[in-house]
This record gives sequence, C-alpha cells and structure tokens, in this order.
Amino acid sequence: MFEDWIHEKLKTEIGILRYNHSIGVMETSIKLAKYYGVNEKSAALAGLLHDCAKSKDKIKLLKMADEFGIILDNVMKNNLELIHGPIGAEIAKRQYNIEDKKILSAIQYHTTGKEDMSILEKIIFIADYIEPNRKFKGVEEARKLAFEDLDESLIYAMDNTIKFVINSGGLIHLDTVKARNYLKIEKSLE
Ligand SMILES: Nc1ncnc2c1ncn2[C@@H]1O[C@H](COP(=O)(O)OP(=O)(O)O)[C@@H](O)[C@H]1O
Repeated sequence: MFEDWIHEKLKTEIGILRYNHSIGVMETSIKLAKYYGVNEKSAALAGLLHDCAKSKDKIKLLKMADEFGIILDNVMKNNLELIHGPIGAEIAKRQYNIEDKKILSAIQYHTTGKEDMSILEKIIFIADYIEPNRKFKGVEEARKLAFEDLDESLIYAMDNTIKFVINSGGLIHLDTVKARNYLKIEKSLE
C-alpha cells in the first residue's frame, strides 16, 4: 500500500525495526478503521507515518522543533521523545505531502492523546499500543478491549502509561491527563 518512495524514505529515516513497528501500526489501524467505520486509507497513512519523526538524536529533534516553530512545553522539555508526534505531523505535511488535517492531527497526538479525540486519533493511539510486535504485560487485554470498547481501551492504555511514567519518576503530559479525564467523564454519562 502507498508508493514505494514513501516506504523507502521512512525506512531510511527511522530504521528497519521502527519501520516494522510502523507496518504493524498501519495494519492494526486498517483493521480498527474497518471495524469502527472510519476511512481506511486515512488510518493506513496515519499509522504508517505516525513515527516518521522518531529519532534518538536530541539535537536533531530540537533543531526541527525550532525550524517548524513548535513551542516545547515543560513536560516535552523534560522528555524530548514526546516531541516526535508534533514534529511528525510537520514532516508528514512537508516531506510526505499529507494535507489532510485529520491525518496530521492523529500523527501529532499519537503519543499523548488529547482532550476530545476523533475516532481516527483514538485508532492510531491504540494501534501504536497494541500492534503485533508489542510485547508487555497487559497488551492482550488492550488488544481485546480495542475491538470491544475503543474508549475503554484508551483509558486502559493511558492508565498503564501514566503508572509506568510515575514509576520511572517522570512527568505526565497534561494532554494525556485531559484525554483520560474526558474519556472517563464521557463514560460516566453513558
Ligand atoms: N503521556 C505521557 N506523558 C509522559 N511521558 C510519556 C507519555 N507517553 C509516553 N511517555 C514516555 O515517552 C517515551 C516515548 O513514548 P512512546 O513514543 O509511546 O514509546 P515507544 O518508543 O514505545 O513508541 C517513553 O519513555 C514513555 O514512557
């Protein structure tokens, strides 16, 4: 799916392991999009490109953030890995010619989530968490939940991530707190 140059460029930029993870996210996103009645091509593109800015090179990330005018909040300054979402949306637009704002937003918020997420944003967020290469305690439960109750699967993934970050002594991104609170409040009104 998609032109060869996209795959070749992505592989060169992020390396074969991260590329294989991206293919897993793309395939999982397509399945979820079919299941939840979302445009499959949009889900496939967002899934494939979600990590297009993933880089271990902190100087490179900071340079790109500066070039694209991305303002780093305090949590991102503390953990530069968190900026690959916002930078990824810019790279998808500028280098992979993606114009669809829904796709770009799904790439932008795939790590933190955000308040009041679209279904496409939710699909990319959870596909990143459950794609077949992921192996960690709780992933099977998340895989099951994703096809039973999408919102519940996001709450489950966010709870686990929040606990993991707290146990590692890190800072929780506020967008994740807002995303989780929003989902929990919506659930309580059902
Ligand atoms: N909501 C969050 N708030 C703070 N840190 C987070 C959050 N989500 C993920 N992280 C941390 O950011 C880093 C990158 O996360 P992510 O891109 O999801 O990892 P992965 O390499 O597994 O795809 C990890 O160290 C993770 O613990």
